[in-house]
Amino acid sequence: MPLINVIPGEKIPTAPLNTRLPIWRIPGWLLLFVWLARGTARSVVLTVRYWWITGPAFAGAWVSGSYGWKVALGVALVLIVAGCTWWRLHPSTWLRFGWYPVVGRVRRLWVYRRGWTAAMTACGLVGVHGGGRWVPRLLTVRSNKWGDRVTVRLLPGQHPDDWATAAPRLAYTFCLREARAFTTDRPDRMVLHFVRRDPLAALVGPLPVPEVPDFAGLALGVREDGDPYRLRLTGSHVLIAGATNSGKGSVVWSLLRSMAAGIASGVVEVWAFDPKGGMELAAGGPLFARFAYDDPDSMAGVLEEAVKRMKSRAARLRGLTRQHVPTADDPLIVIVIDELAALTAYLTDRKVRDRIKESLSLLLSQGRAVGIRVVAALQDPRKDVLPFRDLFPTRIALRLTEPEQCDLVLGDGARDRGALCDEIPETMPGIGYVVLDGVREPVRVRFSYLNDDDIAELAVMYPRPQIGGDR
Ligand SMILES: Nc1ncnc2c1ncn2[C@@H]1O[C@H](COP(=O)(O)OP(=O)(O)OP(=O)(O)O)[C@@H](O)[C@H]1O
Repeated sequence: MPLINVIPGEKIPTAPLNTRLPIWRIPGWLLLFVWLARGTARSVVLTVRYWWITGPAFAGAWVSGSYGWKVALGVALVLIVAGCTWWRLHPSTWLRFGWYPVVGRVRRLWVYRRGWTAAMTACGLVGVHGGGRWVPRLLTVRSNKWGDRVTVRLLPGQHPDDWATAAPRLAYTFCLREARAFTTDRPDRMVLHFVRRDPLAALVGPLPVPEVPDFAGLALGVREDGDPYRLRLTGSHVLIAGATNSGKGSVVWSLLRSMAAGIASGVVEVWAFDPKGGMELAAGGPLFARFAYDDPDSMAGVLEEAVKRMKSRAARLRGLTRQHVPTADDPLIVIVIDELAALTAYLTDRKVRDRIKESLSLLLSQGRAVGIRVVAALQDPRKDVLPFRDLFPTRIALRLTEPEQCDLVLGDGARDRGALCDEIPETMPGIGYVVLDGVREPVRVRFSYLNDDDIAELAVMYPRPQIGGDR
């Protein structure tokens, strides 16, 4: 094993048989000995590496040899019946600890390991060093209902972007339609998510309403790996960008639903602005402490009221705490704006527009510490439409019309890292990309969908408390 110039990969043999003439004459018995030693070592390595095949095979052979084939068959049947019972009684643990580990191992061997060198070569992920060619090492394959997570070790000189670019081609190489590359907490490893079945293909219905909303993780939908998507509202404003009919409404309603118990208990106060005449949000009227939808002048007035409240709260909390904690007496104020550009860009009355812009800038820049959050939806994310886009720490990009808009919403390079918002089909509303804390690559998400009946039910079951007034 070399101690210098170590390449953490597998060397591709130059030829299956070495046909060069040897410089020294090697006696036949020595050659035979070397081949035998190599063969034995390789067999031991393979036996240990594929213990999940060799173990049961040896055990079966031993039982059959010692007690006869009928006993071996009986033991196999008992094991099968035990597996089926486990599956029937507790399917989730059976799938997690019994079935998917086997699927992962079989797919590692049969799908990925078999075609690995060819796939790496064809997709340009092979490294060259000292006249030899090296392929990245395939470490583990973990499978679940939706796909495979393949962990690989990077070769020297490789960058995560190389894998992000190659991922779509790798997917087709392994006979799948979609793959995305994600960095891990170790800089020398990447995880490739190969999608076998899209968990986002089916509509996600309304999610359960938590009794106490967890502002650090409000469940709004499902992620591409099948886990729930949780939005962190603590200390963050949220921007939702998407073309018309992309499902911006479903993000807003999913968020309202996840906070509904807080609205009913008075811990959350929602101020809703619907500049499109109240069409989108009117059904949730009983949930809102303020609902402005008619003329821009009154909306500017309500925003100024929010600024006043923010300033008085800041004066009250100054020196006492650095972060507001919502209570029924001092609630979290969530300002929901459907179509932000209607307030900031498309308004013809310049005076009102300037008042609105000023209030919004103040709320966005100073509201987070004192428990005021802005959640705004936007159709056109171009720079001139939204001057204060950078004041929204959390951004959600649904279907967008142009590739450049993905970077405008999620940040530079987001599209190269996999946020293909412009490729989301129109037939899949409610799907978008988000950037999760500590994850470099944007993650695909489908938000839950509330139909008109669900919204009406929500408004009836979780109305805001009737006591109140400015606090
Ligand atoms: N999460 C979702 N899952 C499935 N279907 C959805 C989802 N969200 C929205 N839809 C469908 O897409 C349609 C448009 O959704 P929505 O009104 O929320 O889009 P929008 O982006 O707010 O549009 P606009 O900008 O015109 O207001 C809805 O009528 C609904 O049929």
